[in-house]
Amino acid sequence: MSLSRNIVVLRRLSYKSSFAFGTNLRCAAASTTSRCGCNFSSIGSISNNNSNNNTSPVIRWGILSTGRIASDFVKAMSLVENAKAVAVAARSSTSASTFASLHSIPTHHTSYQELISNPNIDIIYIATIADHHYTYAKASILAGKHVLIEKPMTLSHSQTLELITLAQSKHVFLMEGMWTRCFPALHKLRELIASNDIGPIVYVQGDFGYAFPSEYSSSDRIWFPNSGGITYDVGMYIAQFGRIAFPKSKIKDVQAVGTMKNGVDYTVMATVTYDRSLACENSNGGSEHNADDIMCSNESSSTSSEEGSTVGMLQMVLTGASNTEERCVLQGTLGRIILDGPFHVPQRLRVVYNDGRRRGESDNSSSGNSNNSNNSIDVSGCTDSNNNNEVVHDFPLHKDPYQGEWNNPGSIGLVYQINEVADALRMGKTECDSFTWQDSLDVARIIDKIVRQVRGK
Ligand SMILES: NC(=O)C1=CN([C@@H]2O[C@H](COP(=O)(O)OP(=O)(O)OC[C@H]3O[C@@H](n4cnc5c(N)ncnc54)[C@H](OP(=O)(O)O)[C@@H]3O)[C@@H](O)[C@H]2O)C=CC1
Ligand SMILES: O=C1OC[C@@H](O)[C@H](O)[C@H]1O
Repeated sequence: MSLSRNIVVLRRLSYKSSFAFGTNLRCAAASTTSRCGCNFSSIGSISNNNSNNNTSPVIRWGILSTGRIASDFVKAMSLVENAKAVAVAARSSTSASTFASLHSIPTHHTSYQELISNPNIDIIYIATIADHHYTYAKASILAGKHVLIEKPMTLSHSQTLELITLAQSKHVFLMEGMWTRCFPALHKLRELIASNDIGPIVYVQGDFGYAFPSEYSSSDRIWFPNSGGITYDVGMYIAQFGRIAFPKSKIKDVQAVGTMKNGVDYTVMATVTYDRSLACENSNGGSEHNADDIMCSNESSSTSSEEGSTVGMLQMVLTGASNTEERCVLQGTLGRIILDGPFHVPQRLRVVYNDGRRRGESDNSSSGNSNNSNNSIDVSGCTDSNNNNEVVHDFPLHKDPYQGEWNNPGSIGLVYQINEVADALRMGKTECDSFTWQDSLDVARIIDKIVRQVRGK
């Protein structure tokens, strides 16, 4: 089957038909095939186990580790057409075999390296604690495997840059698991910003807090000295909005303050300043990434009033002390877009216009079907009777056969990411359009600065 034929078939078969996600197909396909701009260098071929029966090739996944998110990930994968977990590895044979039988995975390995060397795998999903992301991603890339790494990609900008450079030289796909970016609501957000719907963005403000366990446990990754703490856990979910709001800008400055608990950062307030007068040439799938690609200056700088229109600001509040609303606001000169909580599993965008120009107007440009509660397409246009300046875009999550069984609420949304990775691989891309290498580098730069400032190292 030719590659172009495969892509057409893929558009029709985004999800397993048994769940009858009729209208989802359109949304998933649209959101994954129309946002190119990625690196089209050719990559290793994907297995085509079904070349004779008119379906897309199966993407063969290797699952590296058996923790909580790995379990959610393979459950979500079970709902995706033509993606299959074919092998899993854990540090112990009991964990590997238990996970394999629980999720009907045919092969299990008792070392990560054995999985990486398995020739029957196309892509490795690295879901260990973040301390080991760099090591096993590097080994996987060197073995010629495509790689999806859970967030954070690594624990430093320099390690992230190293992996990206290596993936580029080996022509393999590499992505950080910023799954939020693959949700239909986030595609709509980017569409609204690109069309200047609310004018140039002035600032982004978001909070992400959830109560860490009250008792310290040395085996809970949240307290691990190197990779624990609130910033490495959820800081990227807000930081990633920077390149959505200010896509061609460079980070000018990062200022953070915070408190510590049990040796890790606990409550953090950070402000990122973007210089919007400097276009970042490498901003989308660029071929060159270097050490000072993002920050135009390492110096802290105050912002004078003359800079008002060329500066963008991103403000984030993170805490492990309490559950917060987890809301994000992008304020433009003509209005604002609000992502209601929990924004890392985005299902609703509210657009509030300053001048009422959309009063009562229904914006169904994404052709929603408001009668289908199982879909994830835009059922927008329901204006709030108390606020006629507001347009609501709803993207309900799919009907969920695993309701209540997820380790992390909302993990059903991993299907969007799994589908986008599959699309990228089949199209021969080395980056995912929705979260590019430059996106990861930008986020890593911000996280580096926050962690250093708050932890004082
Ligand atoms: N996308 C998302 O929504 C989420 C992403 N994450 C990310 O996924 C990653 C894993 O998180 P999560 O699944 O919650 O973590 P868990 O603690 O549940 O699992 C971590 C896994 O890491 C492996 N590991 C390797 N070395 C060690 C070690 N020295 N100590 C402990 N574990 C080790 C273990 O694999 P084994 O024993 O099986 O070999 C373990 O199963 C993190 O990077 C996190 O940020 C987490 C939650 C949600
Ligand atoms: O990625 C994540 O999202 C949800 C959080 O609760 C979790 O701790 C984090 O790792």
